[in-house]
Amino acid sequence: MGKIKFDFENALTKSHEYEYLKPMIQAAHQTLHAGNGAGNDYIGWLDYPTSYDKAEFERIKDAAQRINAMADVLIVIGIGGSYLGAKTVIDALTHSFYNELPKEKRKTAKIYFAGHQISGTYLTDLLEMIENESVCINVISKSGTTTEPAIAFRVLKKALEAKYGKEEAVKRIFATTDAKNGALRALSTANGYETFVIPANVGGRYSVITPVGLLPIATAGIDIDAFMQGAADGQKEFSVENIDENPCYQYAILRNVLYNKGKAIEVLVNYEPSMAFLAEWWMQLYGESEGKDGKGLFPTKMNNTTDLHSMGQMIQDGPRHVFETVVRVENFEKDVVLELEENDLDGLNYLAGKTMSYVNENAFKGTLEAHVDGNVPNLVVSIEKKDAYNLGKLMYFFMKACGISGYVLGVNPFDQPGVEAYKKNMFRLLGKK
Ligand SMILES: O=P(O)(O)OC[C@H]1O[C@](O)(CO)[C@@H](O)[C@@H]1O
Repeated sequence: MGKIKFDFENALTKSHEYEYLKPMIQAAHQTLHAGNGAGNDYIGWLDYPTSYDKAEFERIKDAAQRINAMADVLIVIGIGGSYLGAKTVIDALTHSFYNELPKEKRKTAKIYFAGHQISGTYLTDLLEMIENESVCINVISKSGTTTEPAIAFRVLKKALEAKYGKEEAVKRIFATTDAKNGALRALSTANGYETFVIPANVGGRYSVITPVGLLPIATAGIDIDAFMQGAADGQKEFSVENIDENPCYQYAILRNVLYNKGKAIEVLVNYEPSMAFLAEWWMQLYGESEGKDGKGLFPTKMNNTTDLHSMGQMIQDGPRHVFETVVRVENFEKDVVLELEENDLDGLNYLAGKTMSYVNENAFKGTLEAHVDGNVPNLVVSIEKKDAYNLGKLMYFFMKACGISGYVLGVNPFDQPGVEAYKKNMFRLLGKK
């Protein structure tokens, strides 16, 4: 199964700084669990891993099977929390070249994403890609009114209807939206689409554990029982009030200690390409939750060792307003052993017999040491291995820490009023009534 480990030995803080913030974390815990804090009508995610609708969960598995029987491609339409979590888990747990694999090896449908931007080029190319494919759509929008997915759905629905006829297209469209409200709910009722519910009390960035994440993840052949079990164990483990036994609360403390000491930027660092998208999901989670009232750590990412060759210089020697949180995977199922070569012209024989994970692990250790020497605090979050269980737990870890951290910061971690500003201007410019 596996516990999440949190190591803050290299946080470059003093123990009293950690101790001084403990009462605030305890207060945030009480507030979140009592449900009497800011944004308390959006904390449905907190016990969702155990309280979720079991019948709907079975229907998700059944729908995933039907999609895979009907289609070679599932197009997931959504933006922000309505796609980032699903893509994170699918990228992390499927083959690195999943969509390119031949069907016999892949077994489950290719997953393409749409509606996460407003590019006519992307949508034209996607339409070309699916010309000769059998297709299903999972359109996901909590509000049902978000422009990006609404445009993509209008275009792709028309393409599906042209290909299969209206009646057959209905069977191939699955909508995930609010139980009662919004244009997508109305459209689904009018057209007879099968629907799944995003609970009203769960915001987009906390929704990966709901049908929003679960249907695409299950369609990609990933074990959603294990994923939910990981989240459920996280729900229990990260509710432990003794902070010294709760890695999630320790992470929430440390990022606040560092913020209070003048750090402005938190970099989520990753050493495994299939885990790169976790940072995109994490950036929305923390960016939308904490970036308000002129406050909040600016969340960004580095995917190493790739980015050590672009941003490494900046981290090592640039302004000291940064700290890093490394997400570390301890064990890998797949690996490559480097072999001995007779002439050793590339000078790599010193690594003969070693695995690439071993080299990568030492790149991580060497980088951590260098950055800490350069005065960049480093926090490390480790999972035992990359599987559905550990991903469910890790994502719950970050969600819980975010709610707690936001309360300690003194913001409402569950709203995102600032996102409306660009929308208002765009609608005015577009002449929307
Ligand atoms: O699921 P919806 O309602 O389309 O929203 C998508 C995303 O847009 C936002 O509301 C921001 O506009 C995010 O919080 C959300 O995850």
